[in-house]
Amino acid sequence: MSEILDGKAFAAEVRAKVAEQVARLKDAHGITPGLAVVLVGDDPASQVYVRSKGKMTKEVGMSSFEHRLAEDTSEADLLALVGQLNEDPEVHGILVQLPLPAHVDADAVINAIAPEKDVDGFHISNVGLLGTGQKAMVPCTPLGCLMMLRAHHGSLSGLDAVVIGRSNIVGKPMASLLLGESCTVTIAHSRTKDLPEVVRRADIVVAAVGRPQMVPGGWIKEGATVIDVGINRVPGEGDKTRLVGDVDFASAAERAGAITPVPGGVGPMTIACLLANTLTACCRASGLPEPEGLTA
Ligand SMILES: Nc1nc(=O)c2c([nH]1)NC[C@@H]1CN(c3ccc(C(=O)N[C@@H](CCC(=O)O)C(=O)O)cc3)C=[N+]21
Repeated sequence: MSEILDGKAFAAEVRAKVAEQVARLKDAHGITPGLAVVLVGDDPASQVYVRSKGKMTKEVGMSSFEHRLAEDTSEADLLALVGQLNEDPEVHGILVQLPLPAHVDADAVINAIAPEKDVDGFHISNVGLLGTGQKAMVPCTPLGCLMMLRAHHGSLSGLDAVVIGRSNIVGKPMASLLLGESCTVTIAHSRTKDLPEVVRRADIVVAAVGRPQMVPGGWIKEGATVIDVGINRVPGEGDKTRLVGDVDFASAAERAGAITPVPGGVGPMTIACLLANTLTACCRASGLPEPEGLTA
């Protein structure tokens, strides 16, 4: 049986570290880090999620600014709001909740965010900085995965890592980070030939495709570390639903050396890293040293 990598507990530790440094910033410099979250439309899942981000932001002692806009908000109005947040000295981090409605060009909105306030790490400048190994804002989900991998392995140097999924939000930045740790990195996707064989070689498997339980335990090398990024809602008992990952947890846990559960794995780490990035952005904006252990 494998070790369960408890993302919920790990995320609580990260948030405690963030809270400690936020308190120190206030005491020593009179600075309060601030995070602005922009939500367009009234998708119930996004509402719940944005509310929980706001709650955790306040819990670590940061200022939380929420902007809820109507579904039919124009791209021009959204760009104007982003421009205003870019100029606001109390706002150190800006997150525009994705997906945006179809009539808005999401890339245009994201690239309008000041790169140093882009706590999602989605701006092309941050993508370029990460890709070239320079100091960037690193996307929250891959950063959370990296923190768990480092905590479990220490050095990742020379390990074979397979990232399943090539999204800009998880797969590609995850691959950049693993390469930065000197892993041998393979990015697999829907057109990959013989995915089971590719996964069987891996010391580290990061599954980020959004297909419920698509990775069976039989593909996992004995002792490998499995990071499951998928959060898929599927029918459960009766008329209930339940959350499952991209990995079949029960069978994978029999072979893996360590594995993240869903829920309670990568998800909570994503939010903790959003707070860590906001703290980092605030320190950089204020010319103060970066928080230790909370960046890539
Ligand atoms: N600009 C932007 N940045 C994001 O980071 C972003 C986004 N847009 N849009 C939506 C997705 C989704 N996302 C999640 C983060 C944590 C959990 C999480 O904590 N999940 C819990 C379970 C929550 C539940 O019970 O439903 C867990 O895995 O344990 C889920 C989903 C961030 N997103």
